[in-house]
Amino acid sequence: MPQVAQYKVALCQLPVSPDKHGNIARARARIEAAATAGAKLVVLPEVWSCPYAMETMPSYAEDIDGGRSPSVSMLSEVAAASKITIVGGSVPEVASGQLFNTCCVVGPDGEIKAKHRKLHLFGIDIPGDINFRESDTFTAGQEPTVVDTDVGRIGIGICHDIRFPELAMLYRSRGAHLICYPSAFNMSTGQLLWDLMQKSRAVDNQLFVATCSPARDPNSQSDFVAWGHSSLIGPFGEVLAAAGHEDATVIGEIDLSLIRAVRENLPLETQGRGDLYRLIDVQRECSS
Ligand SMILES: NC(=O)CC(=O)C(=O)O
Repeated sequence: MPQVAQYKVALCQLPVSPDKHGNIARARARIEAAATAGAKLVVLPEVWSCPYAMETMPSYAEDIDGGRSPSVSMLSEVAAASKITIVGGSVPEVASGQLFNTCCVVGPDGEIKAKHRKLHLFGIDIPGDINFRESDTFTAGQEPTVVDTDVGRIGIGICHDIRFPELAMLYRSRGAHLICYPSAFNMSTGQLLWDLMQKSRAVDNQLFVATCSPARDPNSQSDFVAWGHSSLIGPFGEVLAAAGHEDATVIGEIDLSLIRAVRENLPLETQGRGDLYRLIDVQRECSS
């Protein structure tokens, strides 16, 4: 059970530049400010310590397991000093000669509690608009991630992972209260799909969803410009906090008792037709 049932969560929608040390220093300052403002959980964007550009990604990669990750070291230091939990966005991780898009969850003792490697690599080709393939650079992760923290049980996905409802259903079936999706959502589908998908994952599973994007850089020279609009959504689809597209930290309140209330008011779990359709948790099935 979480130690706190009601708490503030901060979404740090950070600007990102090619200067890794500058990005890390900025993120540290913003996490400290969020903790001072009362946040017990801080969420960072997907790929916040370097540009989200596949061609330069390898040069920014960090060896997390080998203890050579300035980004994750900073997260550990600041989590321990501020006594908070951090869902540390993602950083390009190098391991066994492969590159992963990896999110570390760090606890108030500064320890890494979970490491999620992006499961669904983003690939899109809309002729004349956007063509992007993460799989040219990254290797996909193999493990869904649910982690028990001081602020409840959290499922982790990274951006494109949000498009796959089965993953969110699996997290709900494993008891998650909140799903955090560090993201860098694109401009081409942001307007139509971003809000919709966050609310869908929250409402279908009657839990909280938090997303965190980099701030949009309208002058970016890169092929990829982030949509922004980091948000915290409640289990009835209510918007509890939302950023625009600019540099901002937004803080929202999570009240875990809302989950029970919504599930009692609208008991989807007992109304489902398990005789007609069913979610299969492949890992659990294979290990039982
Ligand atoms: N970063 C991503 O995975 C991008 C994505 O999913 C998108 O639709 O944009």
